[in-house]
Parts: sequence; structure tokens; C-alpha cells
Amino acid sequence: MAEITLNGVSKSYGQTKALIDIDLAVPDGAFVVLLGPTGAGKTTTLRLIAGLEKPDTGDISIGGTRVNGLTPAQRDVAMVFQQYSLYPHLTVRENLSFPLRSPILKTPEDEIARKVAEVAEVLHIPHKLDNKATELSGGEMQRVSIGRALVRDPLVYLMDEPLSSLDAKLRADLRVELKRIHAELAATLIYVTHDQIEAMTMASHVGVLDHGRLVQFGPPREIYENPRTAYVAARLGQPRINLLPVGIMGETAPPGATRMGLRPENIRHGEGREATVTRVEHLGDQTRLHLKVADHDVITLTDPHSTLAPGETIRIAPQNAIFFDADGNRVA
Ligand SMILES: Nc1ncnc2c1ncn2[C@@H]1O[C@H](COP(=O)(O)OP(=O)(O)OP(=O)(O)O)[C@@H](O)[C@H]1O
Repeated sequence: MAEITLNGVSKSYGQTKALIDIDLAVPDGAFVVLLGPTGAGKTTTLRLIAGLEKPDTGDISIGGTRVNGLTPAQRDVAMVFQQYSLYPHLTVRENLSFPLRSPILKTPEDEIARKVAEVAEVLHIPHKLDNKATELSGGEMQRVSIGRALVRDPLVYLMDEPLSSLDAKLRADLRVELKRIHAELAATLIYVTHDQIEAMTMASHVGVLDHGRLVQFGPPREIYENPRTAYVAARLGQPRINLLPVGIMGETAPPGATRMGLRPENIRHGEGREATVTRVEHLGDQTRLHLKVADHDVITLTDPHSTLAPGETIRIAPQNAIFFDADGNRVA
């Protein structure tokens, strides 16, 4: 367990500014999800904390100790990558024991056996301990990869899209398990993903990166409800927030606003402007209504038993809209 702080951290690769002046304070025991599109700087942030890269400027501390000069091993962090990195010819038990057999740790055999059994239990794989890694399904292999990080009891866990290679059902199961494991270990965890559902369901804090800058950091609910920019607003929420020119729904906009952000659930039906139904998507748990309003696409949600069909006209009005200026900054 440890808090992690980055102060004024920048990192370039040649002409590419991967990270620009990052200040980040991750509280002890937090589950931080770093969100952002490809190239935003998520993996670079993890690699800098792990010690696999050195910052050009700035300081990184773990548990109150400045770690800039320390090797990855000295930092006591465990990293899980997108692709499982198991030894195929070894059994699950041997794979899980491996990190504990490092010459630095010198873990006694009975301690290794205890740890491996405990982690196998947490990951629901005790019945697979004597299988070869090649005899496992993709989901089981990724559990073992995560297990290899868990056996070590490090100060910090760093995970880089650990679930992205798994199918949707397994991803959903492992999301729940990771959240539970995190609660049990009370460990500090930083987790990189493109997947905003992972962010909303697992994170205690979300950090949104945009072209190497940390644009907002806070609890997922706060970021969802109070995004500082239109870019942040578009990172969370499925379907995405509607970003529309001000005035198209007859609403009054604050001075300086050029765009209105309207979450799909914040659209009242049956009053206001006319909208034409272009598509109705029945997704089982949700029914999405695609509309055209004054030539702009709008997505909203409707009753699963809705009989609306393309071509029909309804009336819609905004509620709890948020507004952005021409640069995408929040004005109200
Ligand atoms: N070793 C490297 N050499 C050169 N450029 C790099 C290197 N690593 C990262 N970059 C560049 O730095 C920027 C940030 O990359 P980074 O991998 O941190 O982004 P990311 O948010 O993790 O993206 P992704 O979701 O695709 O993994 C990108 O423009 C990338 O091309």
C-alpha cells in the first residue's frame, strides 16, 4: 500500500511529447483508471511509475519516497500487461511461484505454497494449479498473469489493459473480480484502459489524458456529472454525450457558450422541439432512440416497449444541459 505522486512530470520521445507537466496525487489504496484514446500517454505514465522509463523532468514518489533513481525491482511495483506473459511449459503453480523465487526475495518454500494457494483461491483457479499454462483458456491465462502480480504483495499494482484480449463475458466477470480483489488487498492500483465501462465500474478515481496532458482527475461520478471540457465529457457515458450547437433546442445558453452537452438520459420526451426518429436500437437492457433535430444527430433513451419507428416525429427538450465555449472548456 502506498500513495503515488507525480510532480511536473514530462516525457518526450524525439519530437513526440508523450507526457506534458503531469501533476497527479494517487491516494493510498485508490483504484485509479487512466482513460484516453490511443497515444494519449496512458502506457507512458505506467512505465514511468514502474521505472521502465525515466522522466525528462519532474519527480515521482511512491509511499513518500522519491523513486526517480530507483530500478523497477527497487520500486516494488507489479505490472500486468495486455498480453499474458506466462511460461507455457510450466504449470500454473510454477508460474505463480516464479516471482517469489527471485533471488532478491528469497521466499521460504512454505510461504510460497501458502501464497500461491491463497492467490489461486482469490482467482478461482485452485483446480488448475497442476495444469500446464498451455492447457488453459484465454481467461484462465489472464487470471494467472494477474495472479503473478498478486503473489508478490507489492506496494503498487500497475495494469495495462489486462482485460482487453478477453471476450465480453469474461471481461465482465474479471471486472467484478478485480474490484473485489482490490477491496480485499486494499492495494494502490493504477489501471489503463480505453473502456469507459471498466472506468465507471471499477475506479475510485479516473484520470483523463488528452495528448499527454492530465485534463481531469476525480471520482468517476464527478467526472461524468461535472466534466471540465467537452473532451472529458465525451470520454465517459454510453451512448456518448450529445454535443450540439447552442440554440437548436430553443434553450437559453450562458454567454460565451457555443456547444451544449446533453447526456442521452437528460432529454425529456413529449415537449419542446420536433425531432424525427431515424433508428430504434433495442439492446435488451436499453433502447436507444436515434433522432434528427434541425439536421443534427441526437441519441436518447426510451422505454424498451416503445413502438416508435423510423420516420415518426416526437418532441424533445433538454434538461441539466452543460455548456462549452469554442475551445471546448466548460462555461456552465
Ligand atoms: N518507445 C517509444 N518511442 C517513440 N514514441 C513513443 C514510445 N512510446 C510511446 N511513444 C509515443 O508517445 C505517445 C504516448 O504513447 P502511449 O503509449 O503512452 O499512449 P497510450 O495512451 O498508452 O496509447 P495506447 O492506448 O495506444 O496504448 C504516442 O504518441 C506514442 O506514439
